[in-house]
Amino acid sequence: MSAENGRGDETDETYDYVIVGGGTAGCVLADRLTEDPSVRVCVVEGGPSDVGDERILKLRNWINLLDSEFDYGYTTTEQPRGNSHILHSRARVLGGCSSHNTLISFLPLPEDLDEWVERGCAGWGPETILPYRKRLKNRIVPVAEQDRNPIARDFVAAAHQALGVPVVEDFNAQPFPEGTGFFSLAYEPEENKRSSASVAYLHPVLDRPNLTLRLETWAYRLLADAAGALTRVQVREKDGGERVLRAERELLLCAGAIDTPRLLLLSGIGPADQLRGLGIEPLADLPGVGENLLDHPESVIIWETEGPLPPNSAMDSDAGLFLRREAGASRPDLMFHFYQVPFSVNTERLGYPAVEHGVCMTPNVPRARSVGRMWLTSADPTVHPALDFRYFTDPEGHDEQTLVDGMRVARKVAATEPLRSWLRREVAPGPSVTTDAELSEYARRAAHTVYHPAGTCRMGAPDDPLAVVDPELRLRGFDGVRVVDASVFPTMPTINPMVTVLLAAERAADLITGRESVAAGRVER
Ligand SMILES: Cc1cc2nc3c(=O)[nH]c(=O)nc-3n(C[C@H](O)[C@H](O)[C@H](O)COP(=O)(O)OP(=O)(O)OC[C@H]3O[C@@H](n4cnc5c(N)ncnc54)[C@H](O)[C@@H]3O)c2cc1C
Repeated sequence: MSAENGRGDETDETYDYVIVGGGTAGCVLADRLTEDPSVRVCVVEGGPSDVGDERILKLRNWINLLDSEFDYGYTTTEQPRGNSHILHSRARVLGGCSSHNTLISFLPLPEDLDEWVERGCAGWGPETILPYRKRLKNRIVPVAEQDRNPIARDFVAAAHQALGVPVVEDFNAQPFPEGTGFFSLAYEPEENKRSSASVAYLHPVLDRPNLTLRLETWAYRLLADAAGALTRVQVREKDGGERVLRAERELLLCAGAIDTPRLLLLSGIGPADQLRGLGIEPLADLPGVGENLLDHPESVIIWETEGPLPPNSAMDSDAGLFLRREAGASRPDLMFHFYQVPFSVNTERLGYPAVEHGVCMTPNVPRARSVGRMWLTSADPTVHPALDFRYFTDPEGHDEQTLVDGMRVARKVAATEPLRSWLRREVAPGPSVTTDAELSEYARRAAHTVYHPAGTCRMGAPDDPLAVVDPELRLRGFDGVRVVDASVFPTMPTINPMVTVLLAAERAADLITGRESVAAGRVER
């Protein structure tokens, strides 16, 4: 790695590619593009390095990273039908959210990708995208035997018994309509070490002379040249110093589903009237920037256990459940994480007691129909954008009903052996909350995010007025700028999305370099 190999005049350093955001997608691109030693790549990353930092590298420490110095800590606007107090954690560290998250790793389901093609994203079908799993450098394995806590095993057994869903040994072996089991994680079980995008892709290549990392450096504006091409990015370093970096080939925006649209808006790319209202001169009227804010909302049901639990685990939420409520459906429409700790941040705020020893289930909405938006409230680049997820506002009531059903399913599993004998009492919402209306009220007030915002620079066909990038991820109306991160998702995949981001970045690397796609074989359905 070099900090000296930029070329140019006093203010400009020039590279072939400048990657904004050394996160999940950015690390993949940084590695793939620097495989060619003649290509100079600069990564601008707002956070510090993760190298040698056990706080980041120990997977089980993830929960202590929430609301820490490694978290940008976004908030939401008031959610009249949901929880207005959710902290939307986004990682501020090399590797991005893959250095901060629980590393649960699911391939997207084929139908999730079919849906993208139906939305005008030619070239993103399962036959093209799923074969990229062969390229992934992360070590992805089912939770190791030594990490399988007895109570999590009994949750799986009880879910199987109560609901008749199969026990799945490896959720990535084949697409599944439903099932319960231990998750697959991107980790090294021997040391409980992350196999994040940073560890898997960047750590082995940090000494490449054609790779420059600019850490703790914040990109806040893209600049057009005299011909109107966006070739430069203005950045602020930790000590307050300013710098302009220039890309001779492409600028690659990988700042994530909140910060990529934020950067575009600050640069005058977005809904023109909105930008003018803030005193930002519009460069391009792209009404879709910041729209289509997607997420997986969840709720929580907590039990006190009969005393302390055995301590072993990979990251305290190692098992779960996927359920289809509609017989014969090809995809699940209800998902659970099972936590062997009581995740009580939202319930304590509502006045429910804290318990010393407990567990919880967090039913979530895999394909939520409520869609939100984000926007700037100020032209000042240090001011956080407004995020309005519009949780539980879909007119059919699908999202709310999914959580109500989820609460009931959770109780059914909890009442089934071998889980039942572990549990002393339900503490939140408690057994007196039983009607649909009561369950809905509680589930929405105690709701949380699974931390999966996506969709705010969605990919789409030329006739999609809200598409921000085309199916080759090129920013609409500009040459030489692509967006590569979770913001390009046109719809939310059913599963936890990190692997979808990794696959998208691998695909993007091929689109950028012109290398042939990995898709030689056919996808199993
Ligand atoms: C707590 C938590 C748990 C999660 N658990 C899971 C899970 O178990 N499984 C799963 O599949 N998904 C999980 N997710 C979601 C998943 O991690 C993300 O969807 C995915 O990693 C997003 O990747 P990305 O490349 O879009 O963005 P990120 O990985 O967030 O990368 C963005 C990067 O850009 C940097 N950046 C942002 N703005 C700027 C700027 N202006 N200048 C310079 N740098 C900038 C950031 O510091 C960051 O490094 C979780 C997320 C969180 C927060």
